[in-house]
Order: sequence, then C-alpha cells, then structure tokens
Amino acid sequence: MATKKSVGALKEADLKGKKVFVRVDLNVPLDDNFNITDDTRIRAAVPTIKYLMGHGSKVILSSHLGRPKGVTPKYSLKPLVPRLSELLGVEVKMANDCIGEEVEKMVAALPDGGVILLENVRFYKEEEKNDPEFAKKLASLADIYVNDAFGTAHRAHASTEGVAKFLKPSVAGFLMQKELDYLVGAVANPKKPFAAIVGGSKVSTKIGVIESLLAKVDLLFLGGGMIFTFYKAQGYKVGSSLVEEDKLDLATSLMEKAKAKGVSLLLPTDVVIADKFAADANSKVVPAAEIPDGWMGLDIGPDSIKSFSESLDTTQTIIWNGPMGVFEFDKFAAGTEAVAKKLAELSGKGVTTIIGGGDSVAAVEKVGLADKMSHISTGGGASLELLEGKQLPGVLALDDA
Ligand SMILES: Nc1ncnc2c1ncn2[C@@H]1O[C@H](COP(=O)(O)OP(=O)(O)O)[C@@H](O)[C@H]1O
Ligand SMILES: O=C(OP(=O)(O)O)[C@H](O)COP(=O)(O)O
Repeated sequence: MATKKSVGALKEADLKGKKVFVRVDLNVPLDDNFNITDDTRIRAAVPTIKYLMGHGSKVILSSHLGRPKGVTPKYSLKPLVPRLSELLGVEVKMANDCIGEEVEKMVAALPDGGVILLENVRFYKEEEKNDPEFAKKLASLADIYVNDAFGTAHRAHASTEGVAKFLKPSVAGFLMQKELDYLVGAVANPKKPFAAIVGGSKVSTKIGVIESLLAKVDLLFLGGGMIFTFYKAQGYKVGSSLVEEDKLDLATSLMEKAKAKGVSLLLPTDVVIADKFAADANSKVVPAAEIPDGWMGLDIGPDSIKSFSESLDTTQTIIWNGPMGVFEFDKFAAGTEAVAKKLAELSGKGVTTIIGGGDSVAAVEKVGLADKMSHISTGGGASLELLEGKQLPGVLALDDA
C-alpha cells in the first residue's frame, strides 16, 4: 500500500505579505467555444487560495492545461479567469506568460490578498523536462511554495517538483492533504469485497496499474478504450477500435495473473459500436467478439451494464477511474451513466465509492451524482499511482512535517 509522506503544513506557514507560488491543477475540460464543461478542479482549488488571500498573501497561481507542444493559443488558461474570479470573489489578473519581466512586474504590483494566474506552464518544454533553470525562474517569482495540484502530483515537472527545491517552506495545500488522507486511508484497509473499475482512453498509462490492482482487489471491471487491447489479445476482431498493439502480450499476462490470484476480471460481453468517431455516428450493439471491420467500439453494451451492476452489488469498496465509453457523445454515454447511477445507489447503502480522474468526475457531475459518492478525487493518474503504492514526486518534494 502507498505510504504517505507526512507533508509540511500550510497552516504553520507565515503568510502575511508573502508571495506564494501555488501549483494548482486547473486542467479542466473546455468545449470548442472555450466554455468550461466541468469546473470541479477549479472549485477544488478554492479553499487553499481563499485561505492564502485571507492571510494577506500575494497569490501566484500556476497550472497546465492539456498537453500543448509549445505555445498553443487553444491551451491558454485565459478562459478560466471569469469562473475563477467569480468563485474567489476578486478580479484575478491574467499574465501572458509564466516567467519573465512582465510577469515579475505584475507580481510586484499585486496587493496583499491579490491573485494572479500565470499562463499555461506547459507552453515551455522545460516544464515537463523538469529543467532546473526553468524551475528556478518560476521560484524567483515567490517566497513560498504551495503544491495543491493533486491531479498532477504524479508528474515530476518543474512546477510540481523542481520548484520546491528553490523555495522554503514548500508545503501541501488543503486539497492535496485531503486527497492523500482519503485515498491512502480508504484503501489501506478496504472493506471487502474491494472492486476497481478502470476505463478511459489513456491505455498505456492504465494498463500498467491494472497489474498492481490485481494484488489488492477482489473484482476488476474493465471498460472504455482499453478493452479492445484485451479483446484483440484473445483473438477477437476489433474493427477500428482503439488498440495498443505493443500491449497485447501484457493484456494476456494480466488475464492469466487475475486467474491465478483468484481476482474476477470482468470484461464487457457486448459493446456499442459506431461507424465513425462522431456524435451523429450510426451505432449498434454487438457481442464483444463480433466487431465488424470499419466499426469501432465506443461504449459498453446493455448486457454488460446488467452483469456489471449485479457484480457491483456484491462489493463494499469501489474505486472507479475512467469512463466506460465516449460519454461526451450522448449515444455512447449509457455505460458510464449506468455505472455512475449504480455507484450512487450503492453509496446510499454504505458502500465506499471513490471516483478518480478528470473525465470520470465530469461524467458523474454531468448526471448530477457527484455529491452522492464517498469521495471524488481530482486526480485520475495520480490516484491510480497512489493505489499502485508509488510515492508521488510532487508530494515527495515537499518539506517533511
Ligand atoms: N471506447 C473508447 N474509444 C475511444 N475513447 C474512449 C473510449 N471510451 C472512453 N473513451 C474516452 O476516454 C476519455 C477519458 O479517458 P481518461 O483521460 O483515461 O479518463 P480519466 O480522465 O477519467 O482518467 C474520454 O474523453 C472518453 O471519450
Ligand atoms: O488530467 C490529468 O490527469 P488525469 O486525466 O489522469 O486525471 C492531470 O491534469 C495530469 O495531466 P497529464 O496526464 O497531461 O500530465
């Protein structure tokens, strides 16, 4: 099980008049018109920011959005400013960059309790490389470092890890603390049977964690884009569905391991297929082994929903990461919505339900069931890595308590 490093506390820091560099995860989904389709991560960042404002700090917010390669206007953080300002009750200033003279001037002009949002830190390739010179430049803007970006804590990047080396104190924000307390706490001694539901599209990231989940869970449900790699490994025809060819052997060995460990590995038995990746695609339900050429699987089918629901009824703790299908298109949202409803129902009966991952959370929000779950995590990959027993670099870099 993941051991939690005891991180330095924000409440003990001297904050009055101090410039505080706060790494937040404002990587929220935006539609084609740059409207925020789910603001969970922005709302989750508010308590720490308000605390700092209330204690007279000059708050410098830093985040990434998406995975831009260099400066890419569509990944600007500017569209987030109105919602952030509304939630904080102040006018948040937007910087056009995240380092440099202009930013320094804006920070210098910031009043105590003021808030500035730096532009997408991933516009610099040095961010993901964790370049020390770049981290130093970020650090030079501030006196104190607060990491509240739980969703990005599994990345050793300049703004999540490197910067902590140059600022003292470097402490966890309230969201980070809450996530660590809950996720580590709840799964250290889970009520059994313990189930994980893993879906989504980040196949290569998630297929790896399935292995470590096999050592902890009694049941493992798979959905979303990764199931086709498992189908193909079994010799099924998968049409043009998402497949990671280089993970076929791994999929086979995971199925064997599940069997050897006595874990029930449940793959959908039927899928909803589409003739193109679009909201208005033609669709039909077929058995999992019979996806025709030219068609792609975009959701789990009704028989799978039924059998997943029945098996979930037998569990006491459930961790869910990644949607069951392309829920952004109504035609392919049924599987994800059914799982969300099932978990909400089970929460009401005392089952512990933990949801992780930007898109899974968005899906739960979309059906209005977020407040029914035991815990909604703001990190998908980060919560999975914690479950894998890994230490998160963004947490390790912080001062010891
Ligand atoms: N069968 C599928 N084929 C392609 N994409 C899928 C499929 N099922 C789900 N997805 C996509 O996966 C995305 C979420 O994946 P991911 O980022 O891994 O989840 P999370 O953010 O919850 O961790 C969603 O945008 C969804 O449309
Ligand atoms: O959305 C995120 O991860 P998640 O989808 O695993 O929750 C985080 O903001 C990290 O983003 P990244 O996976 O591009 O490093």
